Amino acid sequence: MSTAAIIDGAGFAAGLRARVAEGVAAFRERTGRAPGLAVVLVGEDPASQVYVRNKGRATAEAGMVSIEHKLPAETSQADLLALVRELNADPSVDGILVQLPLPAQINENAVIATIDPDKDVDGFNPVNVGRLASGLHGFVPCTPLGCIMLLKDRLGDLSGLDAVVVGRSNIVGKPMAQLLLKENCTVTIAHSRTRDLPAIVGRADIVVAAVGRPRMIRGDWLKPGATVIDVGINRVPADEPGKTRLVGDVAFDEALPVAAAITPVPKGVGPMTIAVLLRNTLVSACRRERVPVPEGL
Ligand SMILES: Nc1nc2c(c(=O)[nH]1)N[C@@H](CN(C=O)c1ccc(C(=O)N[C@@H](CCC(=O)O)C(=O)O)cc1)CN2
Ligand SMILES: [Mg+2]
Repeated sequence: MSTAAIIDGAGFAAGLRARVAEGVAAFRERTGRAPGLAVVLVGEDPASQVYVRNKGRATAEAGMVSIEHKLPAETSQADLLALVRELNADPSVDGILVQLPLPAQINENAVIATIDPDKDVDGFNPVNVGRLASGLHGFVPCTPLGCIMLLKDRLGDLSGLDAVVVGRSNIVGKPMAQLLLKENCTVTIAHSRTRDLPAIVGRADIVVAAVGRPRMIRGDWLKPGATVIDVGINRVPADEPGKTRLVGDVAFDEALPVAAAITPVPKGVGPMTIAVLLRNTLVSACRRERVPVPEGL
């Protein structure tokens, strides 16, 4: 029985981070300054605290300036919008990221819409959403862009392949579908109301799972030889009492004998998110200073 190749997202991300660091060194040489990334965290969500810490560390390791703003959970929307406007106006800031989710009193859409589209390294601002849909230059959300990089590295040309994206979030599902379309895939977006999901998934050469439900996509749904990108990060009880472990949206063990290749969870798609964030920040700095974006990013 054949077994799927494991797509090494962590390894690919490390390579991308090294290329970004080289690009940053060249940028500093040319402009006399380092690219700056401002990260805003509101509240004390433990997972968000870890992600923000990791982003700050990775930014500094790439030779860029990390500017962290940590605001209390009860911060008002007006105060957060005022900070975003300050960062928009600050010439040393090339990228702005507001960590999601935000506390309930803050309207996420209002915050995202206030970020200068040309500093929106998350690619969530509606201007960048429109640019992606129209095939214009802009910023593309980090997780789906990371998925496309892994797919192209694995499969080369994606033209004509059947791709199914399970999940329709603004952060992953919708931009993922746009990116696959740009690569000339035939794209289906499936979601919680989709009828006969196993049959839809079963015709896909590429399956991107981004539903946030542990092991929802079963091995026997997959077309033999499919390439599976698992974006899910679900914490579930481990065998050992009191312990937890991470699983994806795909039943990994069941997929192994069917798929040609699959991303693991952890160390698959996850590490790509931060690597692409660094890449987008360097791209932003280059565009703002009107210097060429390094090749191979
Ligand atoms: N403003 C944003 N908010 C959020 C984003 C985002 O891209 N922009 N994405 C997620 C969280 N996220 C980064 O912010 C993120 C999630 C997961 C990982 C990652 O490396 N995961 C590891 C496992 C981590 C663990 O042990 O828990 C993996 O999959 O290997 C990085 C970044 C929501 N918010
Ligand atoms: Mg909210």
